[in-house]
Amino acid sequence: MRSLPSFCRGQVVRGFGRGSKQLGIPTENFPEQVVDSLPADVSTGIYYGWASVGSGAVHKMVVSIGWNPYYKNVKKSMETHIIHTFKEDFYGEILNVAIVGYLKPEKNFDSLEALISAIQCDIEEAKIRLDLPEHWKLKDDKFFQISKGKIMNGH
Ligand SMILES: Cc1cc2nc3c(=O)[nH]c(=O)nc-3n(C[C@H](O)[C@H](O)[C@H](O)COP(=O)(O)O)c2cc1C
Ligand SMILES: Nc1ncnc2c1ncn2[C@@H]1O[C@H](COP(=O)(O)OP(=O)(O)O)[C@@H](O)[C@H]1O
Ligand SMILES: [Mg+2]
Repeated sequence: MRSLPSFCRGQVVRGFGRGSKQLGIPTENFPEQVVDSLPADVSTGIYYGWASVGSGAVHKMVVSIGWNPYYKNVKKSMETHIIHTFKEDFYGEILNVAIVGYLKPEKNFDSLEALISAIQCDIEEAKIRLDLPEHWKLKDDKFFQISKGKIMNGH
């Protein structure tokens, strides 16, 4: 995928409330305009990368882009699960995302348990891949520095 790494920012909006309640895996949903402005060659599927909320710390993440075949969503969504435990929700805040690599296509599943265990495998795989030096270095990309207000002489 030529557009990777791909960087985007947007406000965290409400989804269907299924992530935390049904799956135990909360996902920050982006507004439609952010999803629609993804590069054309960033196809639907499951990706991994780095993310921060506002000017906060940069964490590993997994992101799902598509129609959630298990739930048969009508609207395409982009949902980021940050691999970190937060004390609060952050609806309305700005989420900064660096999509670094592609994992696999979205799938349908026979049960909720099967969907949950697939997502947990994706999370474990993402953690391993992000430790590779070429991915690890993107954690310190200037994209995240800008979100911390540290723009230095335009570099
Ligand atoms: C890493 C990851 C992988 C996912 N894989 C699938 C998938 O293969 N099929 C699917 O239907 N949904 C998949 N999802 C999306 C979940 O179904 C979705 O996050 C959930 O429905 C929560 O939606 P909500 O934010 O609207 O509450 C995945 C989500 C994540 C974070
Ligand atoms: N580790 C995390 N990753 C993503 N979102 C988190 C995390 N911890 C807390 N949240 C909060 O949970 C919300 C998502 O929960 P979710 O059940 O998917 O609801 P929604 O359907 O409204 O997106 C996020 O918008 C965010 O405010
Ligand atoms: Mg969500």
